[in-house]
Amino acid sequence: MPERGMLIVLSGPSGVGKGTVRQAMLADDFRDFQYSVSMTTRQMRPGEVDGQDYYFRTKTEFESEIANGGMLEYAKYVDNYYGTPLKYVNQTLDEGRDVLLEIEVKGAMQVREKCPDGVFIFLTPPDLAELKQRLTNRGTDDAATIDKRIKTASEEIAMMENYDYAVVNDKVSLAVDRIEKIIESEHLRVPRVIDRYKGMLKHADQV
Ligand SMILES: Nc1nc2c(ncn2[C@@H]2O[C@H](COP(=O)(O)OP(=O)(O)O)[C@@H](O)[C@H]2O)c(=O)[nH]1
Ligand SMILES: Nc1ncnc2c1ncn2[C@@H]1O[C@H](COP(=O)(O)OP(=O)(O)O)[C@@H](O)[C@H]1O
Repeated sequence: MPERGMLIVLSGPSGVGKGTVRQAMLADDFRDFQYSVSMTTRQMRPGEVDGQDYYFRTKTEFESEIANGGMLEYAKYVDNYYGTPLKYVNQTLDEGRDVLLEIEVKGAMQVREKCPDGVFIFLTPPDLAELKQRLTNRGTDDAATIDKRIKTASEEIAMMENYDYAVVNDKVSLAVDRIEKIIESEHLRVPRVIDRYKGMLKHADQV
């Protein structure tokens, strides 16, 4: 059996740059980690692809997935459901590969309960004015939605104390560096590697 992969949870307010940072990490090829595609009931944005950006589902479909125990976590965020399908995460961790979840705070707290040995990283904006600017520049939300997202952001930033690490996304390359360093160090934590060394010691007399 391979050593089980590490669950990495990246949260942070809408517009802080989670998707941008994740894509930069994937492009960086620094480790074999898999992104878990979430399920949502929100409308598809232009350019988004079902099964790649999200699994886009109706409210009824999403609720039946919840009822069938198919979600690791889920939350309502600004009038829509978002959640992590359980099966992919379990299978990939069992294969010994790291899994990255990019999810909002309420869902992250559910994961914390279920998977306490995950690594919880909160991505923060330099400040709220910059956050609003990023949401406006992105151009995917109308003014009312942006206001709701900024209001939610203040509540989310207040939840930072429940995370292991806070990473400021001032510049994408710097944020990526910081997160990669965290992941590298977390892989060296003794509880994660101890079984490998115990196995080695079992065969010590054959050296
Ligand atoms: N709990 C939970 N939140 C999610 C999931 N997928 C995405 N989110 C979060 O839902 C919020 C809204 O996502 P979205 O509408 O795509 O906006 P965007 O992240 O600003 O592009 C963001 O904070 C996402 O990180 C999920 O599977 N579970
Ligand atoms: N470090 C950064 N500096 C400036 N703009 C950024 C930075 N990171 C992301 N952005 C921009 O901010 C907007 C929101 O980023 P996005 O990755 O969609 O955020 P999230 O996934 O957290 O909602 C996008 O237009 C993106 O290009």
